[in-house]
Amino acid sequence: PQESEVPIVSVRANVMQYEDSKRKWVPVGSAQQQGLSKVQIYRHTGINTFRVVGRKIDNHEVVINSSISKTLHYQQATTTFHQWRDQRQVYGLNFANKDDADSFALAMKSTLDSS
Ligand SMILES: CC(=O)N[C@@H](Cc1ccccc1Cl)C(=O)N1CCC[C@]12C=C[C@@H]1CC[C@@H](C(=O)N3CC[C@@H]4C=C[C@H]5CC[C@H](C(=O)O)N5C(=O)[C@H]43)N1C2=O
Repeated sequence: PQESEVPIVSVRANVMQYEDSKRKWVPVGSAQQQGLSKVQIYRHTGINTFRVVGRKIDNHEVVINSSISKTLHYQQATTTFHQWRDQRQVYGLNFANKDDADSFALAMKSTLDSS
């Protein structure tokens, strides 16, 4: 069967990473203006795996490409700022609005339930 990746959610957020050394969140990507990215969760139809992919709206730069493992801890720190960590780093999503935050969290939850 045709194996492909399909997006299960698409939202807008400012993608951030926590810099342990500086103990602060830094936006990911080169162009600093506005900083909004299109963030999607892709499902690989063949092997049922998931990953978060984010691209800057202005220059399509990939700012996040992280596999979702079933042991991932997803924290909704505020209504519009959610975060999680993997072996290497901590990611933060500063959503453009509450609706985007809610739909992303719902998709992430269904991903974790189905992993
Ligand atoms: C044990 C652990 O890793 N805990 C994590 C959160 C977490 C819990 C459970 C599962 C996964 C995660 Cl990432 C944690 O507390 N972290 C991860 C790195 C940064 C932080 C550790 C300490 C600081 C204290 C304040 C909080 C934080 O960073 N916040 C809270 C929500 C707030 C919202 C937005 C971002 C945007 C910029 C602003 C700021 O840093 O000025 N900011 C914050 O200050 C965010 N912090 C964190 O989120």
